Amino acid sequence: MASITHFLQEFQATHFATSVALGGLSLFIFFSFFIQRFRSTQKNGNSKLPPVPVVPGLPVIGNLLQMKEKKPHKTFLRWAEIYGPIYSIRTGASTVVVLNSANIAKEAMVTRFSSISTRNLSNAIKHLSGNKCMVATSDYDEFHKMVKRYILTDVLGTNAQKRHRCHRDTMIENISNKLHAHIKNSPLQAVNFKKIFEYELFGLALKQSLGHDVESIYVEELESTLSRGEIFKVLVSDLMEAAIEVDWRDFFPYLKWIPNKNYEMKIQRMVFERQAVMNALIKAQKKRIASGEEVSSYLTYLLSEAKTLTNDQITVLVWEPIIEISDTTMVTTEWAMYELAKDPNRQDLLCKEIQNVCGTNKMTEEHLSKLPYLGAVFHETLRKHSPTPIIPLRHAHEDTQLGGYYIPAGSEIAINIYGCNMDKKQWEKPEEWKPERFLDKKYDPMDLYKTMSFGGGKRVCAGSLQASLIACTTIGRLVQEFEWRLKDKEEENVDTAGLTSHKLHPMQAILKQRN
Ligand code: HEM
Repeated sequence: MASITHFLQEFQATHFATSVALGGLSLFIFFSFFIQRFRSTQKNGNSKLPPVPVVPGLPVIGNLLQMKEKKPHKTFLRWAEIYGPIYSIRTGASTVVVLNSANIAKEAMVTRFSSISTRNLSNAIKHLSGNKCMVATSDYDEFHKMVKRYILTDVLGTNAQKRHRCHRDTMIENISNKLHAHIKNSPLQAVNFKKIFEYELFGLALKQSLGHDVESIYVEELESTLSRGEIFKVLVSDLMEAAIEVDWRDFFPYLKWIPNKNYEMKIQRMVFERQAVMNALIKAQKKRIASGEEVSSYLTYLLSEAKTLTNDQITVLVWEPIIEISDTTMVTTEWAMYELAKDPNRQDLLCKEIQNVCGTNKMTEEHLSKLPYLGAVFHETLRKHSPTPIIPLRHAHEDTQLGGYYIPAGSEIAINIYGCNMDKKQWEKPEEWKPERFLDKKYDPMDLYKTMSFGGGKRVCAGSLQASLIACTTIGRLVQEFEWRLKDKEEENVDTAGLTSHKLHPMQAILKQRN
């Protein structure tokens, strides 16, 4: 949905061409549209609850033209100011109910979950996730419960995170060493923090999932040796981009018989390359296992425990934490460092807190529970820069209700996390980054879910513990060791891009070593 402009250009061209070629198609579209409208009015007539407020749009395409801006979460928040925290829009053939307040979002995720527990995936995500084979994209069924148990047991749960502690410690040391080396070699030059952090985070993800980090690998199906940068591109960045590729048929399922060749070939190529690289990495890990080398990894665990899974399912499941770890945690940590580099007073407050607790010792995960201001920095960053601004659409498979309104079966539900986190009724001056708001007594310092950023209910983020351990320890150590200042004009670079809230322009900061 994010690249609506791209979609609209494509839609206009394609729609025009098909209308001419197929003569009565437009009539058919209008006919289906009115039938759909008629049906929903009929159903709603049976309910005592009022229908949700509707954002007016155009026939057939609904509100698509009003979402030209590439950030639907911001458009949704603007509409919430006019139509209230819950309203409906039309994206082509679908009715999407948009939720912008924490209370109604929680009602959808917890109280009414049994009616809204499935997902209608976009064509791109359906292909990329091996048809709902990932934990995050599967419907809430037996398969989901099984694979969620696997990922929590071996990768993301409390015990698994204790086992993976050594990888996180190595990661922090590497980042710190690289930054010290940067200051030594080019003290006046700004550092691209994202580049260093992303590299190390990807290494950690590979170790947890496949036992080893790699510098390069020969990929048989591609007949070439891929560098680490190329592996990252195939496994993470290309696929994050592909996830927001718009197939106009997503909006008009009754037109799915019309081919969209370019789109299909692009997605198929990406899925093929991902499979090829994963095959090479899996083969290398199996070789290490066969040689008796003791390398624990998620792959090793799935091969021995998950006997009912196919090889293709195992590949997607092992790839899942790689892409999830490499992205949202990076986004959160970079925005936190940006905010601290921009705000020397708050950076100072954090540094003093760390000095008081750690003295001359390096800050580690053991100190986290004694550092409330650091926790507040993390939560305020999650709030203001919600890494997943909109939760992938859920689907009401039966009539239900939300916020006192009637929700007919078949509605898509968009939970606008950004809207919840910027809700003026809940947060004073939500546009300001003020960690102090989380020092209020009403918050339990150890509660990871102070904002809506990790979702909630049965589908709450499985990686919230890992994300908080990595982000908090990295932010704390980097403020303990360095003084951060934004490069000139960097303050204005607040634009985001992509499915998650990536900083469009990676932060450029000048560092000074602290004594
Ligand atoms: C700051 C970082 C992160 C944020 C803000 C975040 C956000 C979210 C959100 C909002 C959901 C709920 C989606 C829904 O309700 O449909 C989710 C689910 C999930 N997240 Fe995260 N996430 C983060 C880090 C991670 C990490 C590091 C992993 C590691 C693999 C991870 C793995 C998952 C999984 C497996 C699910 C699916 C859970 C389920 O469907 O039962 N996340 N995440």
